[in-house]
Amino acid sequence: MINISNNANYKISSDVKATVLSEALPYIRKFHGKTIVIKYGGNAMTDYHLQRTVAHDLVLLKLVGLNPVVIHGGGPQIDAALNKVGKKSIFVQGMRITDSETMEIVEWVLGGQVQQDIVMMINEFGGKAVGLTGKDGAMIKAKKKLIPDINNPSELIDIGFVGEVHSIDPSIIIALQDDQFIPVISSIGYGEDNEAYNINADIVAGKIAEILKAEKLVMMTNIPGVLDKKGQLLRSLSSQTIDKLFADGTISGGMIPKISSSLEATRNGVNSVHIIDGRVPHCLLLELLTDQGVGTMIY
Ligand SMILES: Nc1ncnc2c1ncn2[C@@H]1O[C@H](COP(=O)(O)OP(=O)(O)O)[C@@H](O)[C@H]1O
Ligand SMILES: CC(=O)N[C@@H](CCC(=O)OP(=O)(O)O)C(=O)O
Repeated sequence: MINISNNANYKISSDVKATVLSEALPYIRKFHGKTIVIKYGGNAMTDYHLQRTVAHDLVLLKLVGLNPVVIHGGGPQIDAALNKVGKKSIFVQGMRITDSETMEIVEWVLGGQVQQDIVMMINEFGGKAVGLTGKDGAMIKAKKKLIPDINNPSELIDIGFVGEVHSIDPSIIIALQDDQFIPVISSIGYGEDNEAYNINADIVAGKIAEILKAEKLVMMTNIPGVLDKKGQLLRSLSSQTIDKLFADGTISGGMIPKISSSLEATRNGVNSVHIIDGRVPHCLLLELLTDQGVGTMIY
């Protein structure tokens, strides 16, 4: 196994480079024509140079015959926009309380700057990216998500325009994939009366991976993977272990929707789910095209 450090300035010799390149061949063959859903979390997007390596790697994956579909978040970017207008960000079990003014800002951030930056970087590297929200092509139909009250589980809490996925029409994604485009999708859905819903991007990524029967779902975040109580990386997690980690509070906050969606995706036909550290340069290539896994695998 090749040890590539978490440092953008690492130097590698030419024989190591050749080994890495030749290692890629069986993976390219295995994943050729397969859909890979990539959840690009807002916390993994904060460094400009890293964002460029992600865009570069997406273009490379597409060129060697894989079908990447990007679902992006933007939690920290929404926090910053809310902060500018004097609004606080409050989360309940990893979900943002979303009143109508917050919803407007969520749409403005996710469907605007965050998405356009990803699209333009992919295009810059010679790819053809198309930005969409769940409203485009009537893709993501949402319904209101009610959250169980931890202190009183029979009670459900209403946290505003927060949605769960009611149904997904993947036809626009499939049409774009067939035309060599890379879809870049934000986690906004539309409701019964066309009202917009804010959906956690992990949930959308899991559901899209299920409906597309993706080979893999890769969740890029800002942590090496799922950690135990001592901060040690858990390389692989089965559903039984996950139940324990939920019960003893090891999994909390933003990791809750990530793990729940990952688990559901594996139960519904997605071959494997990986939670990886988006701060590692070229983490997508390492995860998909080399023997070196870079995070936690859920099975
Ligand atoms: N057991 C755990 N292992 C790793 N991270 C955890 C765990 N429990 C909670 N977390 C938190 O979940 C965060 C990742 O979720 P989130 O902030 O929503 O990321 P993203 O924006 O990438 O979706 C981590 O930065 C960490 O603070
Ligand atoms: C309901 C809810 O919490 N929605 C998320 C949507 C963005 C998201 O999921 O972004 P990350 O992937 O960067 O966390 C939010 O408002 O922050």
